[in-house]
Amino acid sequence: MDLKLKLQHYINGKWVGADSSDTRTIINPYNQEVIATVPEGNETEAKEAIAAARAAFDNGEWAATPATERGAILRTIAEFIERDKEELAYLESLDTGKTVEESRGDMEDIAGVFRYYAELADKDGGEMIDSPVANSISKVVREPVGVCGQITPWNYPLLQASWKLAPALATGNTLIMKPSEITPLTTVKVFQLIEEAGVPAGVANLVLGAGSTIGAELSANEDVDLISFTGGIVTGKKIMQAASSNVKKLALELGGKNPNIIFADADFETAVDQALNGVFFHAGQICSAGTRLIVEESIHDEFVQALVERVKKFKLGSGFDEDTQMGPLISAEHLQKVEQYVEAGVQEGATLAVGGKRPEDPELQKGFFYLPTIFTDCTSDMTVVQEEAFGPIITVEKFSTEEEAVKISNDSIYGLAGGVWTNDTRKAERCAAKMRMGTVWVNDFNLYFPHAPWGGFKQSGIGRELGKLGLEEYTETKHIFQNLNPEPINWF
Ligand SMILES: NC(=O)c1ccc[n+]([C@@H]2O[C@H](COP(=O)([O-])OP(=O)(O)OC[C@H]3O[C@@H](n4cnc5c(N)ncnc54)[C@H](O)[C@@H]3O)[C@@H](O)[C@H]2O)c1
Ligand SMILES: C[N+](C)(C)CC=O
Repeated sequence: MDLKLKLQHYINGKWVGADSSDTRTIINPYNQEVIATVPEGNETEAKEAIAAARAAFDNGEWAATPATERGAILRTIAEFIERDKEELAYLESLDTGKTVEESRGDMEDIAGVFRYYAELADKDGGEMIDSPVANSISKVVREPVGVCGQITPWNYPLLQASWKLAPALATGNTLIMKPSEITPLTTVKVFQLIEEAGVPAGVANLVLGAGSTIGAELSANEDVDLISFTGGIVTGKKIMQAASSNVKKLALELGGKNPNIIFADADFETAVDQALNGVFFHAGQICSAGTRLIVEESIHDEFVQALVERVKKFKLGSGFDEDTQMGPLISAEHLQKVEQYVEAGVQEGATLAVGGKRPEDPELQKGFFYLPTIFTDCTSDMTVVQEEAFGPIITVEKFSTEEEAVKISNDSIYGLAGGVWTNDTRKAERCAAKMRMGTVWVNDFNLYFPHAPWGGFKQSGIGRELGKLGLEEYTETKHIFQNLNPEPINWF
C-alpha cells in the first residue's frame, strides 16, 4: 500500500531511518492487513532527538521568535491540515478502525486546536504587580519550559498529539513527540506539515517506537524539562516515577470510568440516544466514555429496554462503509482484555442484557470486533464497574435519591468526566457541584472543544490540556522585580 508518507523519524529537521534494522508492521484492525512498515527506534534515536531539541531550545531562537510569527506558523499548520483533511482522515481510520466520518470530525477539531493556540500565542503580555516597594517595577512574565517530551495513545492519535504540539510550539518550547507505536501514521503526516510550515530544525522532533524504550528514555532523561503524557494509569505511574530524575514538570491525562446519571425527569429519548453515543462511539475506546450508567429506579427497566432494542440494530463493519456505526477494537490483545472484563462481570453477578461476545457475521471475522454489551444489576464493587475496560461495555446501576446517584458517581479512583440528565436546572447544578470530575456535562455527553480545559480529578491525571490552562502548562512563571532607586541596607 503506497501511503505517500515519509515513514521515518524526524530529528533535527531531517527524516531518518532507524539506527538498527528493526521495523514494526502497522496493522489494519478491520482485517489485520499490513498497512505500513515503520522503523522501530529505541533509546539511541530518543537521545538524538533529545539532543536536537535541547540544542534548539538552548540557542534561544525559537523562544525569541516573535509570538505573532509562531502564531502564524500554527495557523499555516491548521490550513495544511484542512487542505489534507481527507488524506489524514483516511490514514486515521486505516490505523484505528474508527469510521472515516468520525476521523473527518477529528481533523476539523485538530485544525481548530492549532488555530486556537495560534490566536493565543501573542496574547500574553505578562502582568504588572502593584509592588509594595516604592520606586520599583514588579512584573510577572511567562517563559517556555524548555524541552518537552510528548507521549500519545492509539485511540485518538492525532487529536491527542495536537493538544500537545500546538500549545508547546505556541509558547516557544522545543519538543520530542512519541506517538503510540500502534497508530503512528497521522502523526508522521503532521510532522511533514510542520516541516512544510517552516518550523525550524530541531524544534519539533518525532521518534517512532515502543514506550518501554523511547517513552521511558523521554521520561527519565535529564535534558527533558517537561513530560506530557496521555495514556493508561499504569504507564502514567511509571512515567511519574521516571520523571522524578530531574523533577520534570509533569502533565498526565489518564483513564476514566465515567458516570452518566439519568434522572426520571430527563428527556427520555435524548438521554437514551446520548447514553448509547457516550459509550459506543469508537467502540467504547474513549477515555471519557460514559460506561457507568446510573439510572433512576422509576425509569430503569424502560430505559434499559430502550437501550437494548437500539443496540441490537447497531451496524458493525469497516470504518470506510457509509452505514457502519461501530468499528473494531484496536488489537487482538485489547479484544482479549475486553472479553476478560465481560467474563468478570458475569462471574461477579451482573446480568448480561445484550452482547457479551464476538459477532458471528462472517464478514467481521478477520477484524477485532466485539458486540456492544450491556450489563444490568451492577453494583459499584464489581470489577467491570470499577476498572477501565476501554471497550463497548455499559454497566447499569440503579438509584432512588439524588444523594445516592452522586455518591455512586463518585465511587471510583478516576475523576475524568461525567454526565447528568435532568430537566431540573437546580438539581443539575447541585449534582455538578458535587461530582468529583474534571468535566461535568449537563444534558450532553463527550463534548470537548479547544476553549475549555480538559483533564482529570483523582487518578485521572495531573494538569489540564486545552483552553488557557493547556497553554500555561507549557510555561514557567517568572517574577521580575526591579528597584528603580537602589540604596544600601546598612545591616552588616
Ligand atoms: N485523559 C485523556 O484525555 C485520555 C485521552 C485518550 C486516552 N486516554 C487513556 O489512554 C489509555 C489508552 O491508551 P494506550 O493503551 O495507548 O495507553 P498506554 O499507556 O498503553 O500507552 C500510551 C503511550 O505510552 C507509551 N508507553 C508505554 N509504556 C511506557 C513507558 N514505560 N514509559 C513511557 N511511555 C510508555 C506507549 O508507547 C504509548 O505511546 C486509556 O487508559 C485511556 O483512558 C486518556
Ligand atoms: C479526550 N478525548 C475525549 C478526545 C479522547 C479520549 O479518549
